[in-house]
Amino acid sequence: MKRIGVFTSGGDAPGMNAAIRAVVRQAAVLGLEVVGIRRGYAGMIQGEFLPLGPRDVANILQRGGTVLLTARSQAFMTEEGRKKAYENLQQAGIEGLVAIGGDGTFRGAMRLIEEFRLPVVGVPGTIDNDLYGTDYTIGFDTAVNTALEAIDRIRDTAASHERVFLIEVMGRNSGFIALDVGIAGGAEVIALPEAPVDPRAVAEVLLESQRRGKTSSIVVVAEGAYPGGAEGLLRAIRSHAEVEARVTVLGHIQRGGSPTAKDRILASRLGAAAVEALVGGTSGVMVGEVEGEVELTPLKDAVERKKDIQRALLDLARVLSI
Ligand SMILES: Nc1ncnc2c1ncn2[C@@H]1O[C@H](COP(=O)(O)OP(=O)(O)O)[C@@H](O)[C@H]1O
Ligand SMILES: O=P(O)(O)OC[C@H]1O[C@](O)(COP(=O)(O)O)[C@@H](O)[C@@H]1O
Ligand SMILES: [Mg+2]
Repeated sequence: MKRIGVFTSGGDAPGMNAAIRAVVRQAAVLGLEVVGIRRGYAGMIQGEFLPLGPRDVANILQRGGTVLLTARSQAFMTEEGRKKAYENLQQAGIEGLVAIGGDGTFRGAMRLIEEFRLPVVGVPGTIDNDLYGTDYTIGFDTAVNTALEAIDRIRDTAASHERVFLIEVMGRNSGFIALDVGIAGGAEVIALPEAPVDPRAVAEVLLESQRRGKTSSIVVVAEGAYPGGAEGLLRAIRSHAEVEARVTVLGHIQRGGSPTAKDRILASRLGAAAVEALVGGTSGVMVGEVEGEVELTPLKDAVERKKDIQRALLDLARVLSI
């Protein structure tokens, strides 16, 4: 293998740049050329390629977002789109790919492998942490810390006004962010897609907390935990009890910002490991970190197998919010 491509795709995540840098520099050490593909699969179809050498990835380690840009591509979902993408890759002499993204990105990668026998190795880049085969995905730690900082600020005003706040964090299908910020932020209630709450029970918890002398409460809601998110949940709670409450949707601030040390280290390690795997003749796997060690997991398992949340943490949150 002489030349490989690297791209980022799906939702951006802090640490993606650190992964790109690691791919480019590890490849250079191994004597490989790297081509950066802009805008994920969309750019693959459009032929948006640029050569990347070690100096081209200077000063990006600490930056959020992705310098290669990212996209969601409908065209790549079609056979015709993927054929065009493959032809462009062939023309550019790209013999293997490092795909940095989430479950959707890996489903696309599996298609390239099946349909064109093109080697691809995946790097888990998503704030959602919803991939099997790695304890953490790149971007998760930063997103959790960003959300936590916001929750601490909200706690100040909630306590001063003796109010309930429902805070919506990202995660349409996944509650990892909500669970971690809920524990670290001392939430009274945590609502996850994996463990939906009953609005009547939440109303009861809030009233009971008041009876025990609490003047403010925080309810952390993953966006996919209840129809209509935190707003929807508050409406439902209000049909059972009168509560003085406000809603804050943290939204895309959780996806931006400079990656934490943890995310930079994870991204650096996994970016380099992906190149080593690809050069070693491995394809169709995701590189992940499990209990401190780099592990390879088939892409199929990474997207299809479910990494469950630690349910014991939900019980802990209940105990500690007494
Ligand atoms: N089943 C699939 N077949 C082909 N391409 C796919 C498939 N699923 C997703 N993709 C491609 O991957 C892109 C990124 O997926 P998406 O789910 O948006 O983000 P993420 O990778 O962060 O989960 C999609 O826009 C699409 O182009
Ligand atoms: O930016 P968009 O298109 O509104 O998507 C929001 C979704 O993207 C995420 O931030 C990240 O998800 P992916 O990494 O799978 O793309 C989710 O938490 C959120 O539900
Ligand atoms: Mg996804």
